[in-house]
Amino acid sequence: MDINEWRIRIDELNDELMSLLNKRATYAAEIGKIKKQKGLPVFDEGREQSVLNLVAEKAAKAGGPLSPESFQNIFRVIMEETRKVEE
Ligand SMILES: C=C(O[C@@H]1C=C(C(=O)O)C=C[C@H]1O)C(=O)O
Repeated sequence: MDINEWRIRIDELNDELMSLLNKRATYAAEIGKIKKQKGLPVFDEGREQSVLNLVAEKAAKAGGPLSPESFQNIFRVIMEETRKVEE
């Protein structure tokens, strides 16, 4: 395959990733409503740490090419942006 064909595949995956991230954010928005009702803060450090631990564990098992650290970096940003949806 040439570069353009690979890029078309990447664009398709980007669409899927965006759709999944929006779905994830929709669930987080529901969690945000419950937190508001209960007077809980949006940011839950313990939960975020456990997401990061789980992600690293699964990434290590998957064996790459993205490293556990890379996945943790990606999920840190995802969670930071997700919190904005909950505000
Ligand atoms: C979605 C939640 O709210 C925040 C966002 C999280 C996430 O995107 O996974 C995790 C913890 C919270 O800081 C949650 O509490 O589960």
